Amino acid sequence: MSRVIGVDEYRATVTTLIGDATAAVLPLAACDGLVLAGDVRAGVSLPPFDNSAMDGYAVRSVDVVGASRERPVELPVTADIPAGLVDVPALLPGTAHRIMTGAPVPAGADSIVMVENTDAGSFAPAPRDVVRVHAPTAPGTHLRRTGEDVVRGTVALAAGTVLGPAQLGLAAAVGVAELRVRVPPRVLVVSTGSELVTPPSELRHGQIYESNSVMLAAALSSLGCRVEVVRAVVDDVAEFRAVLEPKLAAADLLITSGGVSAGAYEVVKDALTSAGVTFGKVAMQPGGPQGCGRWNGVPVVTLPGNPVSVLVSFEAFLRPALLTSLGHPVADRRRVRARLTESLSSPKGRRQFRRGFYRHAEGEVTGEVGPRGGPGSHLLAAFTQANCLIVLGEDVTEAAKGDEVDVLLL
Ligand SMILES: Nc1nc2c(c(=O)[nH]1)N[C@H]1C(S)=C(S)[C@@H](COP(=O)(O)OP(=O)(O)OC[C@H]3O[C@@H](n4cnc5c(N)ncnc54)[C@H](O)[C@@H]3O)O[C@H]1N2
Ligand code: MOO
Repeated sequence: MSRVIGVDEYRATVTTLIGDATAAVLPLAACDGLVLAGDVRAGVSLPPFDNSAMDGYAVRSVDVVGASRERPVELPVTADIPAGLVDVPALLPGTAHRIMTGAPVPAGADSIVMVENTDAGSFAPAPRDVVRVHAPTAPGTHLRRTGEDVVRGTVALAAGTVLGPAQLGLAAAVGVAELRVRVPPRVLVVSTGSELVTPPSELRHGQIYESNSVMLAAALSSLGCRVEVVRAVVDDVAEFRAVLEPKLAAADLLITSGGVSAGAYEVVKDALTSAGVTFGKVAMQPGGPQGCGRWNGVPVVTLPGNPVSVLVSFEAFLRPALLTSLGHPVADRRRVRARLTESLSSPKGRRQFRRGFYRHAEGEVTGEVGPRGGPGSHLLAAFTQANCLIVLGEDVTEAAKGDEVDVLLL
């Protein structure tokens, strides 16, 4: 990576490096947000049996023809069917069964009269012997038919489906307890820099509190990754290797921050160049100095140390690469066009990602966007007020107030 590499090319390189996540079978509770790796066929229909959609009475519609409040039809109640009853007696002509929502419809009944259309009011603790029906009912009323939702043997969830609450609910409903999914990688996150300290240590002049690993861990966790963090490795190559090499075996991906640019103490660069990691510049701002490759076979992505560079790098290529690896059909943030509320400048030949705030008023065709903070990659507080990244292309050096620009919604 000696030349300056384009953002899209680098994103493709990192995507290839990370590769496809392996598939494994996990319990439903561990599958939220993951992508299904194989079709799920329904072992049962949904509903599995004809059942009542209402609390009321199962009847034959011909037995209640012409029923009204003034001229109720009286039927003997010959059975009580709560939900969960498995041996349901058949309904004989001229009778009714009291039935609850979700309970199996007895053979012989063709509809349900809801309790509100009878004299039973709110149900008495014990079923009455006789019910007065106040309204007629058409065949099929308040019946939920077998297979109306899912037919047994068909694909209930297709491979590639992103599993959220509804999808996991359906899997549970067809009797599945575990799913084959792409498993998020175990990521080792490492911050480097002899200036880094963590609370409760007091800062001495020249020191700063470490923040990159906290951001990366949060960003990675939101994709389902299992994260191990090493918060502050000093700028010493031997120490870097000694701390991290033993941990590699348990990692699918190593992400470092800091120590990759042109200084005299670039620990990551110095430790990993000989291991086969390539360092260079990506045509973006912030996030220019980058590196990637493998260390002992484990994919490594080395980010620059500035906090905003870390988070922008995550958005520009790590997040898309990981989403692709996990099989997500869409790896990109939603992109919209918006009018700039103030003019911006951008370095020639670099894709600039500015932190911005996007608004879109009801009925407007294009929303508007304004920057939050300057281009400096140390301005983390401004990032906390942003809801988007403003993207100024490699060929843009000036964008005027009122110009339309690309915006990535975070
Ligand atoms: N001569 C050059 N100098 C620099 C160049 C360059 O091209 N030529 N690039 C600049 C750019 S752009 C960036 S970005 C940085 C990247 O440098 P490093 O990856 O080596 O990062 P460090 O020097 O270690 O740190 C940069 C900055 O970020 C702070 N930092 C680092 N880690 C953390 C952390 N975990 N939590 C909070 N803050 C952190 C660190 O203290 C530095 O202030 O290089 C420029 N220089
Ligand atoms: O590329 Mo550096 O990340 O601009 O500050």
